[in-house]
Amino acid sequence: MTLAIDATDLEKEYGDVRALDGLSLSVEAGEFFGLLGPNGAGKTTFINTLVGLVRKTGGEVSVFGEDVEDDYRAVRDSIGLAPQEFNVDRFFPIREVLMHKAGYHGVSEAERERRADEALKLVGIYDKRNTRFDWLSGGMKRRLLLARAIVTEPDLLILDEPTAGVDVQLRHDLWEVINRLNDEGTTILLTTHYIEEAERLCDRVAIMDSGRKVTVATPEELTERGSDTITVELRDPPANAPPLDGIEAIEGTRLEGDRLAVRVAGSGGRVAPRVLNALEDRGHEITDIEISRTSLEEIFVELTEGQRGSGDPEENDETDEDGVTDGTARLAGEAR
Ligand SMILES: Nc1ncnc2c1ncn2[C@@H]1O[C@H](COP(=O)(O)OP(=O)(O)OP(=O)(O)O)[C@@H](O)[C@H]1O
Repeated sequence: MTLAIDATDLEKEYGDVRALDGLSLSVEAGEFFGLLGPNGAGKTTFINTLVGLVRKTGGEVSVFGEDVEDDYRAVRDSIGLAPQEFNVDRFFPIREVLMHKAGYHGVSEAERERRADEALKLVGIYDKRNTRFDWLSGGMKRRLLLARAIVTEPDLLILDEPTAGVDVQLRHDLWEVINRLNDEGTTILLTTHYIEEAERLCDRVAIMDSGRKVTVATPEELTERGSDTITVELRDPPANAPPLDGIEAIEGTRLEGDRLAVRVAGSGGRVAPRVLNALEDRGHEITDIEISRTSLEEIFVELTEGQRGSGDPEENDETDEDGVTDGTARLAGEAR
């Protein structure tokens, strides 16, 4: 089966900065794939390499079997990109913005209007179709970026932090639209800093750091890699944490007052009965029990610890037909 994205040893250097440092990654057609990583990990550079905004300095990358540089036109027509920045012609009514975009990608004149209306309806701003971009609210602007990305009916939809700074309701609306598109067969590549978003939406996620892939896994597999903590409340707590020998999954115990915290590898639910039995066998009376799972967020931090990107990227003047800039102005230590 043709891969939607196939990158091998991809490299991008900006002077001394290795934004992509031998990145190999594949995304299957139809997949909902998440790209996570701290600021400066190389996510936007990777996306920009796919859409031809950035020229790689090494390695190979293809989209649906077409090389991103040799077959630039075909690749660009198969991708819909919703970038982080609002890079839209501000003075045109948004319906025209969409029709212009469709026209640029070869959609016939008759078809453009239908596509523009359909996209505006799908993202819920059809009633604003004659409004110019800079009169829209921030949330509507986000919706428009999505509409513009889908107006060409792309096979690969790339969303670079589509829900950054939007309210909860809009986030859920956008998730619904994106999910529907994926159900209908569109491959999705999503970058996000909201771990919950990745957990909810993605089939698989890649965690990137310093231009490299740290790991690729399903969100469930990632959370399985963490440790769970079983906290047991004891009626008459001993002076020291009781030994729980023989239960291999246990990584450590800590007694604080009447609460014994037992950290275990993998699923706390599976180990808890043995912990309780062992405690009862030793004569302890248990008054309460609680199991907490390491969150994907904690695992993410662990995997990328100590490598937080900062820095002061130079401006880059590469732009595409949408006027997309290389997307670096937001990098330096920006918290999201
Ligand atoms: N045009 C550029 N000129 C110089 N350096 C750049 C340029 N674009 C990106 N970089 C550098 O490349 C590295 C990767 O940046 P990139 O924007 O790809 O990261 P990111 O993972 O998308 O970050 P964020 O989560 O903040 O969007 C950073 O060190 C950044 O400073």
